[in-house]
Amino acid sequence: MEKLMIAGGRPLKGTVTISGAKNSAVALIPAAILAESTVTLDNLPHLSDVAIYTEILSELGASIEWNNEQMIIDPSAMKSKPMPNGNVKKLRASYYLMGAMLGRFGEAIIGLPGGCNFEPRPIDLHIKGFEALGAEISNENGSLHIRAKQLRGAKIYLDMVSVGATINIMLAASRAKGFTLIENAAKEPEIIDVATLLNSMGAKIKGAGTETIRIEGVDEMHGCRHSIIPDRIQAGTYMIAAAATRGDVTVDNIIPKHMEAMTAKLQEMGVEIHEMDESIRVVGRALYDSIDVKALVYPGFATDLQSPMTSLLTQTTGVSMLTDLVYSNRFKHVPELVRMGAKIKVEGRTAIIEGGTLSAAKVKASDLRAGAALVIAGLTVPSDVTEVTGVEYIDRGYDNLVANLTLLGAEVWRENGEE
Ligand SMILES: CC(=O)N[C@H]1[C@@H](OP(=O)(O)OP(=O)(O)OC[C@H]2O[C@@H](n3ccc(=O)[nH]c3=O)[C@H](O)[C@@H]2O)O[C@H](CO)[C@@H](O)[C@@H]1O
Ligand SMILES: C=C(OP(=O)(O)O)C(=O)O
Repeated sequence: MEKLMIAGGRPLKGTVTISGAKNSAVALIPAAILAESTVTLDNLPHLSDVAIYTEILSELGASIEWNNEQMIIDPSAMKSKPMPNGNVKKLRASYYLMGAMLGRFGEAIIGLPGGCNFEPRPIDLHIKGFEALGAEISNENGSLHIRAKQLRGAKIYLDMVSVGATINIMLAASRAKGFTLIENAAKEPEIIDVATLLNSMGAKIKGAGTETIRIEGVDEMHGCRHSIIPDRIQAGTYMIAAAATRGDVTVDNIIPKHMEAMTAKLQEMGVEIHEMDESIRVVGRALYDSIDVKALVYPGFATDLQSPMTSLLTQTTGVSMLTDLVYSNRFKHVPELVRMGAKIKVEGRTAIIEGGTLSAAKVKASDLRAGAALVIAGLTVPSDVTEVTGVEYIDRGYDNLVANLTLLGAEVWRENGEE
């Protein structure tokens, strides 16, 4: 069982370069299934989710070359094959196989997705979307059988704003006959990234990034080359870590516009922010004001940064309220932070966080962003070592975390511990 060891108390200083976005990569890789020829993805992050997706596509017959930040996917020899278990259960975003396989082969037989299950995460909106496009769906022995002789464009209103459902419907509808309208679509930058790739592959998608997306189905899609957008969640995590350690960090290779909700909240606390074209410099200070934060769909404050933000809010001089309006119970990091001395109560969807100091402890990451929160908490604790287990979750979403933090002056290392 691997552990992350953190001897904190050092202000982070220097520049960190952000990799491509996980939540784009895990949609762009399966999107390549829809092409008849080679898709090249640049700026690909090195993450376990990406490695697992690569294995899944290989199992389905794709040929894949992955060198550094570039992946070349040749999907031409792919075949439809049932995927009830195995790798599809290891990541949440395996649900994108449904839309992509349905679009290319008219069927997908696939187990329900795995990944970070901090609370029940239904996929009913994905299913409703496929049904609206004419698919027939049954659940047989825990696998979804999704089939359509001919997908047909449809008008689809999403009852909730869902990133996954929006992308999954875009994937399938790109190859449907006729016109699809998605209303109440998610507006996250990753949606635009996927639409950009699909359009380069020959799809006809308009309106991605707004709440109304229009898709004219096409009969054929082809290969292309595409560069993945920067990971705004990794970027936000380093911004928070810089502030929490009272450091001075330039977060580079990002799109500052994607970080607006984050920068606004940091400024409200008293963190100094300097925005450049492709980077943001974060300068911490000794005392921070308490603030209230609501995690919302984009362009609101990202729920994926809610857990890391909880750790920063333990560093203020007052009481902060952090409410998650996307997930009702994404607070598995809280008992672990309490173990480190944090004064946090959860009431409904809100964590009430009283500022104070933290102390080192042995803590467990139970999901990806809970892990990031615990690492940040550990970085604030001087003169003792915090041990974080559950490293496999952190590896889902942070490219080169130990190397990056070390470069910024942190004392962080991996250790193999007892089971
Ligand atoms: C791979 C990926 O991109 N993951 C991101 C994606 O997850 P994911 O796409 O799974 O999240 P959604 O945007 O779909 O979820 C938003 C909310 O809608 C609910 N819901 C969603 C679908 C559905 O069919 N039924 C339903 O009730 C969810 O339980 C949640 O409360 O967006 C989330 C919200 O920004 C992020 O936390 C995840 O990092
Ligand atoms: C919840 C997350 O990812 P996923 O949807 O892939 O589990 C995340 O990135 O914080």
